[in-house]
Amino acid sequence: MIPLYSNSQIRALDSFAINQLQTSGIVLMENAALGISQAILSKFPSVRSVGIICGKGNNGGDGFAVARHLSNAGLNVKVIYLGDHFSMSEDCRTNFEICQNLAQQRSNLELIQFSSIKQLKNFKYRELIIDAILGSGFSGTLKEPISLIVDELNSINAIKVAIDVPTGLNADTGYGDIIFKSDLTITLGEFKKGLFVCKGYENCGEIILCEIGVGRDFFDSEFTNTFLFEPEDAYQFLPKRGKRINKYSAGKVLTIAGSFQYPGAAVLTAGSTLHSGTGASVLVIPQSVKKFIHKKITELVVQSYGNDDCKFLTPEDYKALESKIKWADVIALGPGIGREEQTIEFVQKFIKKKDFKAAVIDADALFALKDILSKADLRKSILTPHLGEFSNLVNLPVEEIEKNIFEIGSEFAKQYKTILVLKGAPTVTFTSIGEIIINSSGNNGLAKFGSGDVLTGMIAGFYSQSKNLKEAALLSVYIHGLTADLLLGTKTEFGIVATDLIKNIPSTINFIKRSFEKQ
Ligand SMILES: NC(=O)C1=CN([C@@H]2O[C@H](COP(=O)(O)OP(=O)(O)OC[C@H]3O[C@@H](n4cnc5c(N)ncnc54)[C@H](O)[C@@H]3O)[C@@H](O)[C@H]2O)[C@@H](O)CC1
Ligand SMILES: [K+]
Repeated sequence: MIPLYSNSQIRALDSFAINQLQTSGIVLMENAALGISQAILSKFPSVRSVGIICGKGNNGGDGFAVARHLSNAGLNVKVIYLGDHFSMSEDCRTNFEICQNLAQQRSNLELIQFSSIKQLKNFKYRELIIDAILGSGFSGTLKEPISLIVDELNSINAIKVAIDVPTGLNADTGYGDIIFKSDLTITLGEFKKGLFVCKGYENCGEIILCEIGVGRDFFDSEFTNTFLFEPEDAYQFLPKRGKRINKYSAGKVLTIAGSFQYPGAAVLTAGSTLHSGTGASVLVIPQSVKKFIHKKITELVVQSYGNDDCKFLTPEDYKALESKIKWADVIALGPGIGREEQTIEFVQKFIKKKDFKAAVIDADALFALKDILSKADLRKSILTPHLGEFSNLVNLPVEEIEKNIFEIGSEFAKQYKTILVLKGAPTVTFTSIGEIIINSSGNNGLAKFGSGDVLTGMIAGFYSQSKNLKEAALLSVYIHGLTADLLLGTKTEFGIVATDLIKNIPSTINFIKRSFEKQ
């Protein structure tokens, strides 16, 4: 997993370099600018005209230094700068002055002091625009004129590159209101956690790291609880299947999903358990939908509860399911069970009785959990809400959660000693000991009915084999997303549906194995 850091840790690197290593700030800035320029030149070799907009702080200083290097490389560079000589930070001013002196001698470098939004028309025909307005020093909300400038820059059709952090994004929280929308973010020193979630995920484009010339020693001993999941982690978390396993030792899953109204959810959830390697998968559904299910998947053992009129779960059905609940290694509970009052009572009874060894609690079961949350023992559970379901569970508006996703998610998982898989773009998993793991696969083709049901089945399926809650959750989220990514080539994000995901879980596992297994 790739460690991700906070703004204050990056600032600590700064002062480590300056105070302990006695590297001056201007040297760090120069190293950063060289790395940024080289990255731009190698990624966009055909670009000839560049517009750079520089703020007054050190992010702006980086911008002036990059302007110099790109001009040295023969590109035509126009800089619009926001500060004046007196308001700039010291290192920003130094690079501004060098740039100003150079501009007097060169025709391919021009500096314009910002005075009106209209000046941005100078950037209309630039092939590439670099945002060096604000970086890690940004806090609060963007003030005018910067908010207006960012809006205007976002409307220009050019390649966009952000230095360190797109202006307007809080690199600690991943939130912001008006944010520079970049295709490439070249971040300095280390990866910052806010780049990878919520608005960061939406606005950063590709994210690459640029070293500032002081090596990695500082971060080797720096603690973080936040990580980005990598393909290697998926390979490592794949359950090990011994040569002598049988259908029971290869995992027993009981799926309690579906109802007369939503029978498809049962098929998707239980079907996903099978395709993830579970040995014995049993699905329980109301008697009235049994025929429908049997036609869909032959490998499933399907048990029904209630009589022919039974359309949804009730607390009375618990008795009939009790032995199976105790038998299974894990229960996949919730997709499509509906929100009838009696179904809610069933779920509450299920959670209170604690007869299960482990459970993946999703969808309508999360809705039912809300009223008993404070008393629920969720230590052997994985909760898989999307942002809307989580908002209902914790009684906070979605926007509030997005503003503080790391803190709110982490507090919840720690308080209930549970695994929280907060589904979104991207999905973030929180563990009971405070780890935060951001997923790195998936695309918007997953934003469809049924894809959550598939994930629930996969988590139960992988857990039944590995018996490791955290690994099963992370592996499933990653494979779920990667399956959608691998389907992009043929189906596009418009055409991917939940059954495609189920069918392709095995080829995604194969893809991961082939990528890492020794030939
Ligand atoms: N961390 C490091 O090791 C290095 C950092 N460098 C650069 O230094 C940057 C950080 O520099 P600074 O600390 O000077 O900060 P920034 O340059 O990111 O921003 C500082 C400016 O932002 C303004 N500002 C803050 N909040 C605002 C808001 N809501 N609306 C409008 N203006 C606002 C402040 O008034 C100040 O003028 C990094 O992002 C990076 O680009 C590099 O020079 C190289 C080394
Ligand atoms: K920036």
